Amino acid sequence: PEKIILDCDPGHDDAVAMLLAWANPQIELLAVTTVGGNQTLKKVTNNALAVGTVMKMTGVPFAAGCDRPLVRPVEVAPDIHGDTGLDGTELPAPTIELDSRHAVDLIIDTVMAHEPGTVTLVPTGPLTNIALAVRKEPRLAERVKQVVLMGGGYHVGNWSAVAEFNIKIDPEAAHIVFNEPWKVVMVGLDLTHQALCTPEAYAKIDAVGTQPARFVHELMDFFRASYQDAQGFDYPPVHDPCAVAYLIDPTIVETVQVPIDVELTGTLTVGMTVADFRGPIPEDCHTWAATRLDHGRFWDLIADALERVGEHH
Ligand SMILES: Nc1ccc([C@@H]2N[C@H](CO)[C@@H](O)[C@H]2O)cc1
Ligand SMILES: [Ca+2]
Repeated sequence: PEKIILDCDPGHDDAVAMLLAWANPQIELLAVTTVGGNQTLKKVTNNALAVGTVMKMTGVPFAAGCDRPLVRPVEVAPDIHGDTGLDGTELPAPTIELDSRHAVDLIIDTVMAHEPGTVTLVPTGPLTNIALAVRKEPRLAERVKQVVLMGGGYHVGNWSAVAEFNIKIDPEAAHIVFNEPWKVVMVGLDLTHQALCTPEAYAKIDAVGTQPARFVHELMDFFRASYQDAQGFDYPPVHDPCAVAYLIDPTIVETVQVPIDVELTGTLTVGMTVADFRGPIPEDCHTWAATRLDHGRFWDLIADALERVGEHH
């Protein structure tokens, strides 16, 4: 199985990414770390612990990380995720205790404790923790197997005309992550806007018929209303689990190799992930972009994960 660290900012779609990473047998979830993003660090951390409780995520260390971007001010997304960052459902009091370490140290310790080239980083929020980890321990750049991140996009933005939230909140961190020599797979909006929670998807979730399935249904209902009001989508794109789905089965999330870099200075374009499709692909190109999603098989994975979690006791 793929050994991963999930760095997240739950967030409705982050919660589904946690479920998929925990329950799918192809994935060994080594750690969950949190970063300020969709909501403040305190809120997203409590949300992560609550989701871990619902999904009975035992034996996995959780650590909180950076509460603000490297350079720019904090900016959260209450229009989409609500005031708590996970509005729309009852959250249980967490029964999981936070690890005493900072997320950056848990990431470094976990990667350095495993064989080189065996641990994959899966960031689904702003890249602040990942950037600081590779600055504090530069050996991560050659020791990490790959970075598979939800963020960016090559023709789509959602926090500006051309920039995606996770990148735009901390573009300096993203610039660091995209420019280290490790393999980066960008699962951006071009891909994740295909991962709509349609009536077919709802039907697969509802067929599981358990309390965790109802929990996900409620999350999707809130996420859907937010996306209708804030972005005019009929159904919400469930971004973050697409990064995990790529690791489970790369035929569900297809990718192309393409040079990508992050704009830091443009008045209209700061935070844009610029993909250069002009070709030919340079020899040293270490970046890939996700292009096509198999919608049916993606939602089968989510339903399968819910089946494996079973009933919440
Ligand atoms: N409008 C909006 C803002 C932020 C997000 C979060 N950021 C990424 C998508 O931009 C996902 O990780 C999701 O959690 C989703 C929608
Ligand atoms: Ca997220």
